[in-house]
Amino acid sequence: MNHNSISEIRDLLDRHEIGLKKRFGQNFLTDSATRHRIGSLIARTLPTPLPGSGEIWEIGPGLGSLTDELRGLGLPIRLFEIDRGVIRVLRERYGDELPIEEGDFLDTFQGLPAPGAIVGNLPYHSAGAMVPRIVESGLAVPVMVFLLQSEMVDRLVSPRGCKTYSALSVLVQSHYRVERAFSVPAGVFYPRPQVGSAVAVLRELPHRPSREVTERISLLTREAFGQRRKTLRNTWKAWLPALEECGIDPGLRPEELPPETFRLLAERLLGILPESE
Ligand SMILES: C[S@@+](CC[C@H](N)C(=O)[O-])C[C@H]1O[C@@H](n2cnc3c(N)ncnc32)[C@H](O)[C@@H]1O
Repeated sequence: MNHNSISEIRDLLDRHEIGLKKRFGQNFLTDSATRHRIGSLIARTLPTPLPGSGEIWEIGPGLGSLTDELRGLGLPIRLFEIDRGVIRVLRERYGDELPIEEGDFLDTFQGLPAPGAIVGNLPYHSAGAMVPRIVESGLAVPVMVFLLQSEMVDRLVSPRGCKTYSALSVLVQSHYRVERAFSVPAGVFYPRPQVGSAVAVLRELPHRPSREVTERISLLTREAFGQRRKTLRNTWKAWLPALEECGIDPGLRPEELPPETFRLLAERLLGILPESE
């Protein structure tokens, strides 16, 4: 299929009686240069051999524009798609060649073995839930490459001290080195989104926190950034002795703490001592 042709996309949607659904963030990529750019970025970023199950997971394949790029890599691919009509199209196009997990990714990925990589042009409404859920699940995924709303990429890469530094920045940066690869203009999508987009690459850090520590980091960041103008002394009244033990100034605000300090505090609260002790 010609993914660049809006009339071909419309015909396909009509033939399968698929109405585009805003709630599923359906903005299809209609520019081959952008698809190749993302495809070659993924190819360059994947570790070889691909660890974990050796699969690449694609979230939200839609009509398969990025999937067709991924197939060129010659690696096993697993698709996660929620829209029943779109799933019919994918089955017609790929038959049994590519397994499809049908339903909401937030449910369907649970319990599967960790893949070698997760990629996708993510639905913008749900991406803010999907990325933290993957991190919190404890799945050790070495590489993730996502096309996202530009504003979400700003939060993912944000250094401390910026107004974009958030609970999401801390959680993700505790596990991944995050890089903004390139921006993607609204004109390469059908329908055209209201916002700018960008591609983010997430590479897993060595010594990622355990699942238990990750849960505690999430909790701490939600508390702290839920009232980001308050000092730590006021937000974490119950943890003042732990703050002191970790050498954290309680007069600071959460956006002044780097991800490592949230991790240190989480570990201290769980009774995990630093390796040097
Ligand atoms: C931005 S479109 C990307 C489509 C295609 N990959 C492309 O680039 O042209 C997002 C896709 O994610 C699917 N989707 C939305 N919410 C989802 C969810 N919770 N779980 C799985 N797929 C979802 C949509 O149906 C849609 O196909």
